[in-house]
Amino acid sequence: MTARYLSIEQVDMTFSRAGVDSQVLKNINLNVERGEYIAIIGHSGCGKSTLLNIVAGLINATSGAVILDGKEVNDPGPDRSVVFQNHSLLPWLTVYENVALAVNKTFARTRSKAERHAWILKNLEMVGMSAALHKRPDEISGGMKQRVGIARALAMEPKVLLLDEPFGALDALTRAHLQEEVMRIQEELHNTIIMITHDVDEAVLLSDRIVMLTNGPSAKVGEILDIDLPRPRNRITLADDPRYNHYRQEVLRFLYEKQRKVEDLAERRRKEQSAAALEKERA
Ligand SMILES: Nc1ncnc2c1ncn2[C@@H]1O[C@H](COP(=O)(O)OP(=O)(O)OP(=O)(O)O)[C@@H](O)[C@H]1O
Repeated sequence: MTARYLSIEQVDMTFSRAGVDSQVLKNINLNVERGEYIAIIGHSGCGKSTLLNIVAGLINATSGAVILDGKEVNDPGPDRSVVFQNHSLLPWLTVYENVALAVNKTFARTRSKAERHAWILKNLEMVGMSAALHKRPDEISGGMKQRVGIARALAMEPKVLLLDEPFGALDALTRAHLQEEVMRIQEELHNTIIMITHDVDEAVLLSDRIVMLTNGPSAKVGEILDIDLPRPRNRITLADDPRYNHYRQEVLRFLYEKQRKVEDLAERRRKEQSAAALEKERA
């Protein structure tokens, strides 16, 4: 039986603006095992970030629940760290100080000063940032900033790491390097990760399962694809692996055939309804 480390149960999300309700998510159910790497993919605006923000506790679902390790999530907490597409480092602090801020807050009572110092260095070393400890964010590249963001998130030892398009703003080469880093770190630490991405290759390369959301409004989990590829994974070898290409095709088919068809059908229905209404008016 699958362990339910994190469960998203019947989550609905409706936003109200100027008295108008719009349902973004409808009846989202997902169980995530400890140590699993989940990618969430779906067309722009379908509600991926909304779902991640609910898991992070940054917003509360209209109905349903998120249970993490037996506790209901209602607000943000150190057991969930988030890395966003654009780094959220404090510009006046150095690389070291940015990580220290989180570590000192999280472990103020449980670890000595020396232990915290060693822990900050270890996490920055893990992402290859040991040489830039005293630089400020405006003195390092975009990829380096994301590395620091990842180090800061990991240093909090979260139960689940939430990545909202963490490599989305990076060039292809830096992106590939960071994907490798995350794979290596996950191999070592067995973190539970939920990552939003628009990149089909990234989803297949990194994850154990890909959760595909249908188009909004009222997005649902359309399909879940198990990625049964051995680890460690190598992007060059996988390029010729028929299973890798099969998984890619499955996701592409979902996004560009199945979801497109739903869109077309909805559009056709809308047109038919307005034509019928016009007809009725004329009669
Ligand atoms: N706080 C809010 N108030 C009202 N509407 C919101 C709010 N947050 C998100 N939305 C709406 O919810 C829908 C889903 O947004 P969300 O950012 O979750 O989508 P997404 O799939 O992450 O998009 P993208 O891939 O483009 O980042 C959008 O229509 C958005 O306008």
